Amino acid sequence: MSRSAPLGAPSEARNVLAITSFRRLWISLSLSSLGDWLSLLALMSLAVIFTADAAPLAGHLAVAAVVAIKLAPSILFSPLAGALAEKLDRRWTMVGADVVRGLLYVSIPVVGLLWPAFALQWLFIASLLAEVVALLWTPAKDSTVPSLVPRRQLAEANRLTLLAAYMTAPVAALLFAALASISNILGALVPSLANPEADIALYLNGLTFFVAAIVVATLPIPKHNPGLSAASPNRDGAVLSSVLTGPRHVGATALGRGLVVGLLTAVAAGAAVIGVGRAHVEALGAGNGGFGVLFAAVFGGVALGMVSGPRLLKKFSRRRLFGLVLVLASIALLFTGLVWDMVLSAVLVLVLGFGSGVAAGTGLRLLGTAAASTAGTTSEESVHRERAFAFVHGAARLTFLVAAVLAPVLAGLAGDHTVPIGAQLEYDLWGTGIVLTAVGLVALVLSAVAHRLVNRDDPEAGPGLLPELFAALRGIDPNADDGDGEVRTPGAFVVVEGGEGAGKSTQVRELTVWLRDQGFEVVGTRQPGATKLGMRLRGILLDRENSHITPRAEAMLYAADKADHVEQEILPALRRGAVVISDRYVDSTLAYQGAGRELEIDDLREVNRWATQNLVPDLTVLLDVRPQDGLGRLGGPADRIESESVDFHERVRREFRTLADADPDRYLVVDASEPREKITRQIQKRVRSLLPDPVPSSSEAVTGMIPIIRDED
Ligand SMILES: Nc1ncnc2c1ncn2[C@@H]1O[C@H](COP(=O)(O)OP(=O)(O)OP(=O)(O)O)[C@@H](O)[C@H]1O
Ligand SMILES: Cc1cn([C@H]2C[C@H](O)[C@@H](COP(=O)(O)O)O2)c(=O)[nH]c1=O
Repeated sequence: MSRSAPLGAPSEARNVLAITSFRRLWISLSLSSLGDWLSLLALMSLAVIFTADAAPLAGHLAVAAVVAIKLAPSILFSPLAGALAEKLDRRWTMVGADVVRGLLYVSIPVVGLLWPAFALQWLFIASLLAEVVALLWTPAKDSTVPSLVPRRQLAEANRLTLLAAYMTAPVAALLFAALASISNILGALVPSLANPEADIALYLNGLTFFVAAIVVATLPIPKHNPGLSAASPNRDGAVLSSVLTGPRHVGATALGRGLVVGLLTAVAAGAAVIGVGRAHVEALGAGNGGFGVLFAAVFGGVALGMVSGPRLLKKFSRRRLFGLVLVLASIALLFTGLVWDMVLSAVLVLVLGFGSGVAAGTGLRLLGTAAASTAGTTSEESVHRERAFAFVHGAARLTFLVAAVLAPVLAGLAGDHTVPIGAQLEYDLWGTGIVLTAVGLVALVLSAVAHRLVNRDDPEAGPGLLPELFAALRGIDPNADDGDGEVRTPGAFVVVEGGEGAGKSTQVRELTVWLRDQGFEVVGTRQPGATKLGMRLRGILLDRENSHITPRAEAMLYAADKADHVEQEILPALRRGAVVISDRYVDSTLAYQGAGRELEIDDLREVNRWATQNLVPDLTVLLDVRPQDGLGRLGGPADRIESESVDFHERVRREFRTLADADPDRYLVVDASEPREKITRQIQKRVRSLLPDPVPSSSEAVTGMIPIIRDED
């Protein structure tokens, strides 16, 4: 009998986790990732401990070597390993790799105990061998997931797998800190543990690999490998080539260049902390426990930033937010190098992580838009987006590697200094502190550059940065119209217009379902009659008994419906970031009451501008059909407006077309006599290009951070 999925998981995730074999694989992957992060912390700590008696530079170099060994092989050799793994049986590749890695990690403390003089060398050799084995394990694992879940749930399954890989980092760091805090007890209980918390972390890591091996051995993984690279593009395989070919997909616009500079700055800042963190906390007198806390602060801050970013200062420009949080993160890093206090350092690093996380979440969303703007056609758009994401992901990994390796080397070269301040006071300037402050300064400059680039051509720039920020802090929409301008919101407003029976409701329905399927929040609505008041007004307006309603009164009743609808339903949804699709809007008034009833169009515009708070659609889809054809499609008795003359409906049709011709950028005119499906495709194509950052599932496969964003949408 299948156990139920974990409680509390979002429903899509719950459905995937309800698949027993995937759930088992996922739990074992989460355990392995937890163990892997624990081992990184343990290895960096041991590198410092094993070189404690050598020159300070040796300790820094040892840490740099551990980082290089952990990160470089997958970046450099994955394409080769991917090709080899394709020829092997997936199940036994994974089982074998897990067992070998488990043994290698367990051997590190054992060798340290038996042959202390050989401990550091073995640490390097064993970790390198473990990473080489991981090169085979990763593509085997990537191609196993598609054979355990149905195709339609693959994107969610990949997202969960990536979440397991990254979200276990702060958990592992806290576990390591907890182990360090009881290291005395552990040492007393098991005297053979030379470095209790690091040794236990490595034994635990070994254990997680053995458990994973048992789980994988019992999974129903088909022996045949259905096109490893096609089923699951090897995320590591293309790192170098994506970095080389990617810039043209994002570098064409200032926005794209600024995003790349900013995102890589955030990565480098976090990597510098990881690289010098262990030695830095030693100087702060905090040891392994402090390192665990610092590590948890970086990754926990990033996760927090990515999750809460979309909700942060919702009324503030995303481009400005991107630059602002980068500056905040840089300043936090700059001060991390200057303070002597562990608690303060942890708080500053948390701020750094948070700022980087918000920048990453916001930046990756904007990146989709930047990449799409360099494309000529809709099909090119998705290619550009994919390549842009692959480029940023690859460049981020390289940047992390270089920064995390260089930072300890530079700290060793800079050395520790004591600066006299006056006669009595001295200021300790450690190599690690110098590096953190220097990286913080460089990051500050780069953040300013990124901010300038990203905001250079912002078509939606509101008032000045500070007025906008203060307004957003007070919860006021700085872009809300109080005069002539149009209202701007984070959501998208699409209107479907046309004569009677043109197929508006049909297309609104299709579009709503289609966008929801892609994870957008969509509000499908109509005029008149979406609100309580609107329903009553609709009853009055369409009732054939009410033939006495004068044209002006009719126009005002429709305007009242719009005022209520916009205020109560449309604007709140748009402010939440939803896509609102309305069956009819102001153009219907201009066409029916303006051309149909022959009222002054400019007067109607003015009244409706006021009634709708000047909310203008981002796109109006006009379904153009001959009145006879449209009316002929309708069943049932004609209502008060439908029963107007053909001449009336002809004038309405002409006015709709005149409105569309006057502003072609904001309109899509579709021949509504075409088959439904064809119309639907035309609308989808246009609407897709309008919406922000449609993260393609293939981009999720190359962007370990995106699942967090998607989950919070
Ligand atoms: N492209 C099409 N070709 C033929 N029939 C269609 C097409 N699109 C919709 N229809 C049909 O025409 C009828 C009216 O469609 P629908 O209710 O979507 O139109 P509408 O524009 O919303 O109408 P109304 O003006 O009454 O609001 C329905 O029976 C629908 O199935
Ligand atoms: C919004 C709006 C609508 N009308 C007319 C157009 C239609 O005849 C009805 C609405 O009913 P349907 O279900 O969309 O066919 O009202 C109008 O005259 N002015 C308007 O602003």
